[in-house]
Amino acid sequence: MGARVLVIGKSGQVATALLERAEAREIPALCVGRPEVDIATMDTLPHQAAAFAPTVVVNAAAYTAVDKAEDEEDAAFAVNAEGAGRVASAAAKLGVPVIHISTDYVYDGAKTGPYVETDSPRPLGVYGRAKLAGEEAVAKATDRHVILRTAWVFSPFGRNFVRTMLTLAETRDRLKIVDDQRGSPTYALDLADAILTIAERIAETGWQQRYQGVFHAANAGETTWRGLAREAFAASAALGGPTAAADPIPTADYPTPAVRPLNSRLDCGKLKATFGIDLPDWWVGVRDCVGRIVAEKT
Ligand SMILES: NC(=O)C1=CN([C@@H]2O[C@H](COP(=O)(O)OP(=O)(O)OC[C@H]3O[C@@H](n4cnc5c(N)ncnc54)[C@H](OP(=O)(O)O)[C@@H]3O)[C@@H](O)[C@H]2O)C=CC1
Ligand SMILES: Cc1cn([C@H]2C[C@H](O)[C@@H](COP(=O)(O)OP(=O)(O)O[C@H]3O[C@@H](C)C(=O)[C@@H](O)[C@H]3O)O2)c(=O)[nH]c1=O
Repeated sequence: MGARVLVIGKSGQVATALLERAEAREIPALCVGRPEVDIATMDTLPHQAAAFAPTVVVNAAAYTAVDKAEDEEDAAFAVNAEGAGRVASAAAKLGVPVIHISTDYVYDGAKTGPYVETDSPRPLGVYGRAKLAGEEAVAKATDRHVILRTAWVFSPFGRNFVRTMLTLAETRDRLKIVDDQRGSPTYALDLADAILTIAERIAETGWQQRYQGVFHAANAGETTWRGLAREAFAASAALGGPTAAADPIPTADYPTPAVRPLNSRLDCGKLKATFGIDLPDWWVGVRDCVGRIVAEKT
């Protein structure tokens, strides 16, 4: 039997990317989300979701406003912790596994090298704490869970750092960008492909014990926020789109309500070993993403 993917989280970057890639790969996919399905309050998924007969549920819904979460702890936990648990329980009731998306912000950034899944999480802010609680709620709700920790997601859709940079460059010649936080930028379309490949694998082989647990899923390579901005500006300039100089600053010169990890690079070896998935280099995704954004603007 082929994969049939039920996506929770309608207009978000990852949900939008999943629908686009599922259509391209001819994998049946159905997306549900607000206002019909609010994971902070729902008891069960709507009849439409069960009628679709999914082989897997992907939870791409989350409270993602990292700074705002510092003032809205209850709201962040209602979605990212309890909501994640509700989605996993709903998947279990449908008798299918759940693929849940989590974050690099579960780590404190104190490690010198890239993080592996066995490293201890220690989130620095409310968003990361809520996401970590969500991972725990998912694991408690069903054994049949794949938790994908991804990072620094960008896409042509919604709110993300690359789009913010290109928008700011329309009115500014120079921007100050932090250059001492290192991470693994991830193109939502590449992440979507990885998720769909996992869904197909589960459909082909049936659920296997080794699929259970936490996996890192990010594009290959690493950079800083400034490095990401510079790549986006270079790609945009080459296409005649908005561009700006990116001046390096330390985190201390860009104070934010939430503390972010200085290092959240993710080693994705376990994903490769278990599912045979290797995400491409992050800058390849930046070029595709910027191409699409510039084409939209012109
Ligand atoms: N963005 C990033 O850089 C990263 C994201 N992640 C994780 O990846 C996943 C996808 O993130 P991304 O697509 O970027 O996020 P977005 O912010 O683009 O989208 C989040 C989606 O969640 C939906 N949502 C929020 N609250 C609820 C709710 N109570 N009930 C139902 N839906 C809700 C939003 O709906 P609405 O449109 O109605 O607001 C929106 O569609 C999340 O789990 C996130 O934590 C991990 C690492 C990095
Ligand atoms: C706009 C801007 C930001 N920055 C810095 C602030 C911050 O340290 C860094 C990133 O800022 P943002 O607020 O755009 O990104 P942020 O919301 O922290 O992104 C995070 O989102 C959540 C959902 C995740 O799970 C993480 O993986 C990560 O992608 O860039 C600058 O230095 N200059 C600027 O002009």
